[in-house]
Amino acid sequence: MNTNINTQTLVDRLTIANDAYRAGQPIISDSEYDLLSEQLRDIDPANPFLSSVEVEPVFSESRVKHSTPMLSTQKAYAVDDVERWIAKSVSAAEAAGLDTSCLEIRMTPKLDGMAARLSNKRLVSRGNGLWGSDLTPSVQKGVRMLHGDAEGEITGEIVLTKSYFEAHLAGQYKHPRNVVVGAVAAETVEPAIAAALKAGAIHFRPFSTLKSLTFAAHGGAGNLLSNIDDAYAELTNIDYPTDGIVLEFADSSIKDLLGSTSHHHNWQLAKKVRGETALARVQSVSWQVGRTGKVSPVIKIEPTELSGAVISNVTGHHAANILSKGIGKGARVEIVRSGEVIPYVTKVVEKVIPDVPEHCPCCSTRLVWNNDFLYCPEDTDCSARSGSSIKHFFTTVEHIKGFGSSVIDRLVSSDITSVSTILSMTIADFENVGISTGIAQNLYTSIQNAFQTPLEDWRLLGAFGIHCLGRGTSRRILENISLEEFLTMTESYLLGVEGIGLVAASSIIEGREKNLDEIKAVLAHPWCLVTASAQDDTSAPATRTAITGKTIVVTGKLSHGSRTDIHNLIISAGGKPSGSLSKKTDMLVCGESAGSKLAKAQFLGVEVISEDAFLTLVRVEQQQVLDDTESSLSEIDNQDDLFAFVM
Ligand SMILES: NC(=O)c1ccc[n+]([C@@H]2O[C@H](COP(=O)([O-])OP(=O)(O)OC[C@H]3O[C@@H](n4cnc5c(N)ncnc54)[C@H](O)[C@@H]3O)[C@@H](O)[C@H]2O)c1
Ligand SMILES: [Zn+2]
Repeated sequence: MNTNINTQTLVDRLTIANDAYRAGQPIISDSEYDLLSEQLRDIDPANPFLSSVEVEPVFSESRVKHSTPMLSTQKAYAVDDVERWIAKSVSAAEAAGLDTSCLEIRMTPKLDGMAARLSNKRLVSRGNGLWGSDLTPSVQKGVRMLHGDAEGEITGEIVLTKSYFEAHLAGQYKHPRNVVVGAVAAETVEPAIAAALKAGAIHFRPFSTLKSLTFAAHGGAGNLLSNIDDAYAELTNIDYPTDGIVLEFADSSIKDLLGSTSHHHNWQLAKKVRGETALARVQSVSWQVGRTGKVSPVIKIEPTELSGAVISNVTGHHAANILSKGIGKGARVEIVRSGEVIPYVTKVVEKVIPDVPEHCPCCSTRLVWNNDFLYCPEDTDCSARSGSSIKHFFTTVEHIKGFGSSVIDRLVSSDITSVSTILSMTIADFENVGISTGIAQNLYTSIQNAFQTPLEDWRLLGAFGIHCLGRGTSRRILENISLEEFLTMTESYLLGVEGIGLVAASSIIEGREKNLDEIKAVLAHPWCLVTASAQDDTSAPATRTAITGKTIVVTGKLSHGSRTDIHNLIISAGGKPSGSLSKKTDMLVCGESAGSKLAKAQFLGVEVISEDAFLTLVRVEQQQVLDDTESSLSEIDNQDDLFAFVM
């Protein structure tokens, strides 16, 4: 396992490279970028960087919230992987009782430009998936809109034609995508790009208008798979740059069933072309235990150069793959890398008798099989499993620093295996497990500071590592219910949440029940939580109120709602809730029996206001806002909740 520092360095490099790429000025090649993401996936597969859409820069001051998230795609390079995706989806459909006999998969070319959506006559970039930049001015600049008479919301790609690029711009720009970014993002468009716009060579091309091929998914899937290379060649033979083809289930009931993650739709898959291959000798196969107990193989090969990078680790996918392909020390394998997948084995040239562990490499418990995977069983105290889930928690919550692999190993080896216990530890407790005083102090301070810092409730929920409950899904679930309600919510509520199908719903309920005591124990800590919907509002165009930009602390027993409610209200009205009182605090809101904070605020000269007076202040402000401009209503999402609470 690499250290936390390496993980952070990788995330930093990826972030910088992604920002440059999305701004149309890549500083490294796609293959170098993909290698960095492979490395990150290898050492920290649960890293939040990998679980959400890569963020685009803000291209305009006007930001627009997407009605449904704009996501990336999951990728497959090998036909085997496409086959597995189809088989898995079809069997999920069968298990849910859907008629799978006529399921169809539609394939379209995967355009390599900039994703955008036409919504309410505004052209909007993908942005961070939830919010995008308003690109409508680029239509006036000359982007040709190819949506015809289509109405409603239309998703597509802004692309430059290959023929124009090759004839006029190839000497000046490395990729047509960089021209597209230059066309929509810059206020002053460079002359060569202005000429491309004038020539009508930059298009907004809806995906629904692309050439497509449809194949049966069930039974006839063999037909699809054996024709996929021809389909690929046919679909990508168009006058736009492409980087693959997109396969998706056509039927809406299977789409609903399969749902989405915060990164991609499970019913959609991008098939990309394979990169360069090389032969390598296997040095060993090592086994890593993940937070669900899954024991996964990593194939160590002799360092081998491939597409300009030196590769020494290759994914082994799962234990069944190692067994069926005969991979082990001394085997000779062909590896491939391309796009953003971890290098993997395409074929085994010289097989050996593989050696798959019978016992957990960490806790020595006898492993169990579940389909193709080996697991360390759930009822054991496996430190690798606990360590991985603790790490996932702190990586997801983000603002508690210091919990890298060495600290976590130390805690787990001292039998401290739950996050709720760690959150309660004192400096002495940390020292007692052999952590040095300086680090112990930092860990303790970081936890206490975190309790004073606003934290989105969906981030906290996503941190528990429940299967199918990442940050994106948590956010959607908590848009309409509170974290407390999550604890008792039913499967039928989940089925009404966008992107959650039957499989995810039952997995989330199962995960919640298994972890209920731990979830309650973590929630019992004094977090400064804000809700999903209030968080959205902070990104909305700000309307100034008396508390805009002010740091506000709330103390005492509240009579008009919970602490989270009032934090949300502060955020909705443009303020910043905080748990700690200092000279920098602008206002202290006091409920009943306010104690030491009230005295301290008076000492520091911080403005003190009662809960009732504060609610009146915000209500008057909000009413003025309404009187001033009716349109602001539609921009502040959460008005109904806001007024329900205030009045
Ligand atoms: N060189 C660098 O520094 C750098 C930095 C960041 C990313 N990248 C590259 O970008 C990749 C990730 O980008 P991404 O998140 O946009 O993922 P992606 O390349 O998988 O593209 C997903 C997008 O494809 C679009 N799309 C195109 N044609 C489509 C069709 N026919 N149907 C449906 N959707 C279609 C969708 O809008 C979706 O948002 C990386 O793997 C890497 O290769 C490179
Ligand atoms: Zn174990």
